[in-house]
Amino acid sequence: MVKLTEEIDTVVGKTRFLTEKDIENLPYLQMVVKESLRLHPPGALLLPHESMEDCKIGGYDIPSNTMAYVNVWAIGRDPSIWETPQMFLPERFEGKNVTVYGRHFDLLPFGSGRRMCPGWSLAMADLHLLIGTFVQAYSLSVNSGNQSDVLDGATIDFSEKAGSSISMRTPLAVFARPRLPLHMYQPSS
Ligand code: HEM
Repeated sequence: MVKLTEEIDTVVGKTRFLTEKDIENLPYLQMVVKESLRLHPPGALLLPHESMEDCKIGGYDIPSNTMAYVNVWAIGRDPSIWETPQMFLPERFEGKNVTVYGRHFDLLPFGSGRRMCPGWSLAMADLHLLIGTFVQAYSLSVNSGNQSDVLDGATIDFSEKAGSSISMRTPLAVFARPRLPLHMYQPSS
């Protein structure tokens, strides 16, 4: 959180809100979004896919008309792919050209191929803007003190609840304090 806040303060400053144009200049924010989608993909399973003909995948014979479920949640936590997979570590993407757009099969939050999520670019713009603006605009803490402590993982339950989409088992409750000039929080007329 500290590193992300520093990046946004340096690149965007504190006198205007982050916009979509800033995203390309915020590499750490981009890594935070990728790491979030690796560890907490909103959907654990892709939509069911069916093989149209006999094929071989990873050494396994797949007959035609087989329904396949791809567990992207498990792929994102596979220790044979990711070092210390349980840790939230955006730096793991540093210098790596790994994208979430269906070309790298280790990271498939939007699926891949013809039936991949058609909303991925809207979703990615939203995720960067929402996370970036929230971090830029507020100091977060789990208690009412002034210290920004929300990254202290020991105090937050990050376990998940399965469903058609994944959510936090214990809803996150934090104190959010403005960290920008107060007039910026007024609705613009
Ligand atoms: C973080 C946000 C999102 C995630 C992680 C996500 C993920 C996915 C995944 C995994 C699939 C199935 C792909 C497959 O089985 O290969 C899918 C399908 C789909 N998504 Fe998204 N999605 C997101 C946001 C959106 C948005 C914003 C829209 C629309 C504006 C959207 C519209 C759709 C539609 C229509 C399909 C069905 C496509 C088809 O079956 O051909 N999604 N999405």
